[in-house]
Amino acid sequence: MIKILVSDPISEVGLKSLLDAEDIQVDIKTDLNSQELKSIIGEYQGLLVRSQTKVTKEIIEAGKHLLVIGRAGVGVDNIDIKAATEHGIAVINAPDGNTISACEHTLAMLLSMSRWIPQAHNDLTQKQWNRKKYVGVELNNKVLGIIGLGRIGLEVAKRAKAFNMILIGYDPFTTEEQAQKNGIQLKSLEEVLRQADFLTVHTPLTKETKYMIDDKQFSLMKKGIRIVNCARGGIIREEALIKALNEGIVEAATIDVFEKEPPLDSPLLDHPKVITTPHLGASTKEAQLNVAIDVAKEVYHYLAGVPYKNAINMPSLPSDILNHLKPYIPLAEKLGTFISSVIMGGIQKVEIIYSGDIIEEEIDYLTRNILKGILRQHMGITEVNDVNADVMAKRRNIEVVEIRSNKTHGFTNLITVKLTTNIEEKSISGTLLNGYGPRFVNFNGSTIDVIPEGHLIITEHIDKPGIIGKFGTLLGNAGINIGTMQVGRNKVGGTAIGIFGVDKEVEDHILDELIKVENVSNTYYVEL
Ligand SMILES: NC(=O)C1=CN([C@@H]2O[C@H](COP(=O)(O)OP(=O)(O)OC[C@H]3O[C@@H](n4cnc5c(N)ncnc54)[C@H](O)[C@@H]3O)[C@@H](O)[C@H]2O)C=CC1
Ligand SMILES: O=C(O)C(=O)COP(=O)(O)O
Repeated sequence: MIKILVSDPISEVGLKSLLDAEDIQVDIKTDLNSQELKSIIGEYQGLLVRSQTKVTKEIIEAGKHLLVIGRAGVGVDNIDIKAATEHGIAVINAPDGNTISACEHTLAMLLSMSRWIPQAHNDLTQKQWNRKKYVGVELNNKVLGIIGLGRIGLEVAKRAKAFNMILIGYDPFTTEEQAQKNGIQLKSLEEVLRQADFLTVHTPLTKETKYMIDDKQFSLMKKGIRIVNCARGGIIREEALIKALNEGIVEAATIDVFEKEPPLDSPLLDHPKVITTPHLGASTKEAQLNVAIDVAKEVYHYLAGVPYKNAINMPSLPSDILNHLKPYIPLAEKLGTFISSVIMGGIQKVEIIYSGDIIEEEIDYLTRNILKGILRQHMGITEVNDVNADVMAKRRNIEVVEIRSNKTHGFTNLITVKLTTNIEEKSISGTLLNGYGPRFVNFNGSTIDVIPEGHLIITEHIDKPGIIGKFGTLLGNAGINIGTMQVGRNKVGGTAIGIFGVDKEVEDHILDELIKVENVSNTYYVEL
């Protein structure tokens, strides 16, 4: 009997397919604290959540029998995907079912904010008839800036058009043509910030989007801008928002999502110009039914070994082919992650050369994993999975070339990924050493031998005496221990690379210090 735990409130009608399945037992326990969850999760093969349950590494490690985590909704920032992947647990979401509800909530927030409706209502409940205090503004002819033109952003655009708003947007992963088709002028982030009368954000929370609206961005905005966040807390830095409200840059803000939830000690809750809701974007009967049906179906399919489509982190191939390919999959994704982390510019072409015994395999599937690694660096993990990675690359006009070659360079199998951007071209090669796992063996023509895991600092520098020593001193002073080190060069005194495996996360300011060392041209940090 398969046991599934539902730890957040999810529509039971929507879960019917799981509840009715004879071989599945579903336990619904929606008031567990993290300790209680940790103590019982070991009994379950499946866990179904919304945004409330924090599925941390600790919970995942305690889930000794977990096979799948289902997220009845879009955002998976409450789930430690890396830990789930390491433990072979599929994370599956339901990204389509709550789009309209989140979009309508955004519109509700926009309208409430433009006319101060909650504030006026509150005054009236106190028997105060304040007609002069609450003079609003029209949406008509105002510029709406939309950051993130995905499912929700585009639905918001459609409805805002009906209010005769002028639509501008920023999304580095969409095309001008696609934006125009939806009546949106695609602009740079800075242009959107400078021109918007109203601003709404609809991106996932990723390394790139965390605090993408901070003090500097507020300083670019038109005085009197009105702001909505129904996406994720942390895209807008709350402290900076409060400051901008107090300085009069921001006239009003409506916030559904918070950096910490519940945000009971947040000053946003008491600010007279802020309207808040407790993460209600997806809280409609329709959305909850939709996401529950979708996630139940997907999780059931996953457990039954039949095809499913919304896996965030796991392959969806028949098990016999999958077993064959399994050892190559982490290598493929890591090659993609690595190369896209150490290159500058917009990606134009990905060339993948397979050689050795690997050419007999379903390389198309490995290509998708390489593309997934590349694209996830830019688009966030909810957007790209191994099922859709090639479609996403095509959509972004990235040319993908697969080559089967008989040049093995002495390895039994070898995968080389060459990435071309509008600025430069770089390559990385990796192999699977029988019994020893993946290795990176060549970077930009220099031979290396790197175990692709953990925290890696990569440097590009001139091959001169003393540079490596300076790196060591700088890292040592920052309390960062170097565990492994590889240096390579094209010729004596020529261009050289360094790959340092370090024992902890490296902050940006350390990379800034390293690049100041004489004869160093670039530094990068990758977590694999
Ligand atoms: N408040 C709530 O209850 C709900 C919140 N959400 C949240 O709304 C957000 C959007 O959801 P969807 O539209 O379904 O996702 P989506 O994946 O369809 O769209 C996200 C868009 O953001 C873009 N993007 C990624 N990085 C970016 C960057 N650095 N700058 C600008 N754009 C970037 C992507 O290209 C994509 O077009 C997610 O954070 C999701 O978790 C979703 C549903 C309900
Ligand atoms: O789907 C999402 O990303 C949401 O934010 C909805 O969250 P919820 O399921 O209402 O906790």
